Amino acid sequence: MRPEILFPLFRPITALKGVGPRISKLMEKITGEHIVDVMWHLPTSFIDRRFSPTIAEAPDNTVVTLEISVAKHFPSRNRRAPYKISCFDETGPMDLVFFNARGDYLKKQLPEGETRIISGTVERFQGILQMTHPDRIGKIEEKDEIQTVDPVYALTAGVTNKTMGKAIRSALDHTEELTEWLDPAFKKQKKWPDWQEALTTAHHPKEEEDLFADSPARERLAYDELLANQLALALVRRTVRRAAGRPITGDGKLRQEIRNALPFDLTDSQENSLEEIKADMAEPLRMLRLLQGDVGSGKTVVALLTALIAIEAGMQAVIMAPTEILARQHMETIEPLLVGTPITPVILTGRNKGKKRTEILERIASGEAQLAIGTHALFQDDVEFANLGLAVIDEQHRFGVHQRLALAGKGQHVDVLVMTATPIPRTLMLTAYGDMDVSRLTEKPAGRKPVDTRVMSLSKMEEVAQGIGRMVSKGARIYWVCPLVEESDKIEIAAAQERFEHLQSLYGARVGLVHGKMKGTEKDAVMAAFASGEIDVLVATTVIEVGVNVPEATVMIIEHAERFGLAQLHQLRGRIGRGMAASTCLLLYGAPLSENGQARLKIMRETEDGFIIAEEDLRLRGAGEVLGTRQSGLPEFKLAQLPAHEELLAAARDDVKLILDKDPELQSPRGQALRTLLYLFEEDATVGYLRSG
Ligand SMILES: Nc1ncnc2c1ncn2[C@@H]1O[C@H](COP(=O)(O)OP(=O)(O)OP(=O)(O)O)[C@@H](O)[C@H]1O
Repeated sequence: MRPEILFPLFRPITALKGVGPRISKLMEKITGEHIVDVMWHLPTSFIDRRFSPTIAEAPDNTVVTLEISVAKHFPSRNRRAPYKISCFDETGPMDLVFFNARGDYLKKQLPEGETRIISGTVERFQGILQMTHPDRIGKIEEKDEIQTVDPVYALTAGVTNKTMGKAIRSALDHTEELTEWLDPAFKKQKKWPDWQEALTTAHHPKEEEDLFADSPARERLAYDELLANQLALALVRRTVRRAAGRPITGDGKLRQEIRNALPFDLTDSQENSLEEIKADMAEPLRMLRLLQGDVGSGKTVVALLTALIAIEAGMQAVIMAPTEILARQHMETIEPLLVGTPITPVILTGRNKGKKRTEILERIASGEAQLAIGTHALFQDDVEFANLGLAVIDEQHRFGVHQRLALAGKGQHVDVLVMTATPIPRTLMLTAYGDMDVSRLTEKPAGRKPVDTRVMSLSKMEEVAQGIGRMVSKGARIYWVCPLVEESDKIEIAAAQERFEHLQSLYGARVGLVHGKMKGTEKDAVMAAFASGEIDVLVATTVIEVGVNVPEATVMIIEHAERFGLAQLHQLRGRIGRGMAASTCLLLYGAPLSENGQARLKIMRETEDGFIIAEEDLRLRGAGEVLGTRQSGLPEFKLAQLPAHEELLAAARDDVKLILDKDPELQSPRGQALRTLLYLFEEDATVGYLRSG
């Protein structure tokens, strides 16, 4: 249970000043729903109101705080004309200008004959100093309050900076002094403030430097967050590893049979990865290994051979894919390979209902099905295994840490192999997986030719549409990817439908369409038709992004390529260049491309190495956006900024190692403080993995 001292921080934001039910709904969207979330919402810039010149000295286009006497009000003559108030000080006159103003309100705020403090941006208009809509107006005694530095926050429609600032100030009143969780020597060496002070300082930037990622306050807070992240991952990992495993070794016969049936030799990386996996499984500990392989590097075969190790040892194995299409594709690849062996695989997805589902569940529960392939339907409570030994989880980044544990919990001693095609930069890898054992497929199968990637304006679309005719008549198979429309699935699908109809008018029945809102069976039928060559042109939304394998496809056209993330483009392009034939990818961009957009498409043209692309993506966009963090299941940080805080991440990882070596159950005073830290960053579940948690 969360320590009492943190209760105030986890109250809903409606407890804050100025945050009613309406504002809280709006604010929640960017901050989160708890007071602590609002505290994490750090300013992005500030307005310095400390400069207080005379009217004559005030420079154009600057923010100033002035002491003025109000001379006379000139109400607007019509709705479009402004309301003006003439003012002065001992150095000269100035005008205050208001549009759509309420005269009675202004008369109260700025009564004629009185002295007032105003703050805002000034400019000269026909020689007269002028301030349009002062940001602040107050009495002389309020000068100190006005003449300060205002933090500026990221906002959302309906929430002003003033409201946000007030809510945050009120949130900061809820902070308590918490027992320090940082190592005192480390903290001293870094010259970092206490937690509470760091928060206060971070919200009161006075100079440009205070906003930098390397300011002491921001570094400290980022480190806290990264430390919580690394500690939580280490606890998850330890829990999984600790659960007694079983040594799993097979006689290798089935594996040999399948290898003989394969039309190719394994690459060295595939061989090495299998050796590493075999060694892990043979140990009495549980395996928790990540198999990382770039697009098209041949992970599926490794998954199958890994499953066979468990099956040879008389156990069951599951291979879990993130989508229905991929689960079916795995089944279609694997089933024919198993013909002639005693293994009967079953497939279980969300589509199996009623009697059919019951039948499949029975076969899994009895152990008759040695291999189950499926989607997260395999997670469900009523799925019971006779003797599950291994779970291979494909495209893991779509599942969260906790889901991963749920599957591992299906069998007491299940070994877990996680497969990811997303070349996650090392930095992000650490935040998502911590120190997980990793095998890498570093090479592509022999004989693959590089994809010829070209960048072209969307204005050439019609020529492209006509041009593919020649390719189609030569038997090429083509993916046509329609633009990503973030705001609306509907528009996205409508665009795909339109493109489909257009291409169909050119090439008739050889064109197919697949999108996310289609029924599963319809999707399968279209994919199967494309795989078999019944159709040659497949118009698609990004549903084909991950994992789809049609080695005969050699051409890909991507509309509005600039709207996609680099990692996503890489995934998409990875659908071609999977066989021996040469492939071409056309990236069509909508004009005009920003500088950043140009740089990104250039990278796509220059390299096919997913790791380089991912690193560049991280550099150009920042961690939050790489892979579209939200859907990817990678952690989203509120305070830490990657790659700026990369070194802190490494330090946090090392720190966690030392901490858990010395105090594995977090019992010492520092250990107790670290538990608080875990709660603070809502890693409540992982505290449960501690003895007396
Ligand atoms: N050693 C190999 N030699 C030749 N071809 C191979 C080899 N290993 C796998 N392949 C073939 O390469 C293609 C891609 O393999 P697979 O579908 O497993 O890729 P993947 O790693 O899952 O990639 P992605 O993440 O892009 O889906 C398949 O057609 C597969 O049969």
